[in-house]
Amino acid sequence: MTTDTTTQNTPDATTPGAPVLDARGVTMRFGGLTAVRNVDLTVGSGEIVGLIGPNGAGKTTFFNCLTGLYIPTEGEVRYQGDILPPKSFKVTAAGIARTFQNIRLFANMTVLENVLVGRHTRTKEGLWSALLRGPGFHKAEAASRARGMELLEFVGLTDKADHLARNLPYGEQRKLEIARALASEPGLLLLDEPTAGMNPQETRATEELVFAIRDKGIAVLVIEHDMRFIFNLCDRVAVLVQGEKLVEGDPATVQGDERVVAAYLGEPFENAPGAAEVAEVEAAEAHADATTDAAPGKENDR
Ligand SMILES: Nc1ncnc2c1ncn2[C@@H]1O[C@H](COP(=O)(O)OP(=O)(O)OP(=O)(O)O)[C@@H](O)[C@H]1O
Repeated sequence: MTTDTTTQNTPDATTPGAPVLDARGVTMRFGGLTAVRNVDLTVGSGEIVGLIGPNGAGKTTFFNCLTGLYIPTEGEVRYQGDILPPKSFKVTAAGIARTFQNIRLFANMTVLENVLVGRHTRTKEGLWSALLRGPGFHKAEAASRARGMELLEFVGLTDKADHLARNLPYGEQRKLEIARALASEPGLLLLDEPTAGMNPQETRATEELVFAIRDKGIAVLVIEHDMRFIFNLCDRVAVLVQGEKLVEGDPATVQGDERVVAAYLGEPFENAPGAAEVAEVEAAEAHADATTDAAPGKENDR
């Protein structure tokens, strides 16, 4: 994969629908195992896109390829037209933030301190300023704390700012992870199973939170196993099966696609028919039905 940060003549990423994320031909191999194979995916500005698929389908691996944790074996990923740098902190600085499937908070730091950690890519005060604690440092620190409190208010954790992260209930820890990700002021937020382990009320609140994030102009790509959550939330859904993108479309199209149901029930992907083959089989069946119906003496067979 190319790792230079080069600028392409792409549409203005602030235009509604302009690609914020453009992943092309992403393949990730671990030795003999191809976890992600030739996946294309775009996320437009103002969009919420869902990534679903059975366990082991390659969703998290694909996320890791988007965030610099893995360098794809093949393919390239562009954020606002620029090829992503190969280090996760540079990807965050470029404008992509993420949460993790397994919550990764600093358990013994306060809620506010966790958010402030998320701001480090956006603070310009250097080491000397921090050590000398000059006026520039204090000003920057006050601004960071103010922004941190704003984000806690946004996710509904204002009154927990001074609590230790480890003392928060599970649902609030997930909210804090989102606040920390937002602290890097991203243009694209990647959420890996944000409702895992939540009760229905918490899931509903998370749905509202993701809409509010989108309304702030941040594009969202979300992995989730909760189908109701995904189909309520997303403008577009892509389905990964055995590392390959099987189907992509609006929620109604994806929900109604028999291949998606089959994939979740465990039918092997290699044998899954393509759309053209399905159409051909359906046409042949319709023709056979018409012929049978027309045959004398067959009316009462069904
Ligand atoms: N670092 C790694 N080394 C080797 N194999 C890996 C590595 N990471 C993932 N895999 C394998 O790649 C495949 C895809 O895993 P991945 O975690 O991306 O799937 P997933 O769709 O996120 O699954 P889940 O929904 O269960 O989280 C699996 O077979 C997994 O065992």
